[in-house]
Amino acid sequence: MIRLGVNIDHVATVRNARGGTHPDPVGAALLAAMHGADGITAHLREDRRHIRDEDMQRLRRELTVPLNFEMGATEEMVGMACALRPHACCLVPERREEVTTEGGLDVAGQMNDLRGKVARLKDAGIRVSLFVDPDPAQIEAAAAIGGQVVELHTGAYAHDDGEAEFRRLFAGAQAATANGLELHAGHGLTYANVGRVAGLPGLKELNIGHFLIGEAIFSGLPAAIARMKQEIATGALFRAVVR
Ligand SMILES: CC(=O)[C@@H](O)[C@H](O)COP(=O)(O)O
Ligand SMILES: NCC(=O)COP(=O)(O)O
Repeated sequence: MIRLGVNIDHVATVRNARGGTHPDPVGAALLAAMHGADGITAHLREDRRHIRDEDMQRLRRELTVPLNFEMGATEEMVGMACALRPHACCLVPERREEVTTEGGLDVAGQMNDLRGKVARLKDAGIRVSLFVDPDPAQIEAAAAIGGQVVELHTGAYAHDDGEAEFRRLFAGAQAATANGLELHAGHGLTYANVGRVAGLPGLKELNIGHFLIGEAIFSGLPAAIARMKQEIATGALFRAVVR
């Protein structure tokens, strides 16, 4: 079964809009876990625009499902992660001026720097994932520097919904398996577009946030998670049947 990691960043975005403590992203994470989330993802951005350091510490203390710490590949973040020891870290590219993560990490272009950081995270007992575009060269580089997982950036597919982007994801999925990497995917996924991604060969985990938190306004978080899990299961089953 494909695992669903619920990203709670945008609960913190709403909290931070008024500067208080409500809504609490850790409370949302606990609710999500109680209602079927297989893991929780939180992105501690360098500018702390949503998740904050104390949220990560509370998530680490209070969660009983795996915590996936998304972070830029900086010295500060690697140090924090090694101290926190979450289940997993996903290294993502970050630009302060971006609205959201616009593309995958350029692993091939910074292999020497990333190799050392990946090794330090692994030595701390953390499973290391690289958030990459579905580009075979980036996926091979992720394996070459010791990464254990690649998370394919599904943003281009989600925004275009085009056949060409889906084919790129498919080729990326094949490259991940060929390089011995566990395959995850995420970014911009919705009820409407998640099914095809769930059918990617070898897919083990999806990380979904913005849409789920938005839907929770209308249906509540438990119902949004249940519906997303149903769409994922249907997509995976369809793929298995037509294979
Ligand atoms: C890496 C990724 O795709 C998501 O975690 C995303 O970064 C959520 O946070 P933002 O909306 O701040 O980009
Ligand atoms: N890594 C992708 C993620 O955690 C969620 O992205 P989104 O659903 O908030 O776009």
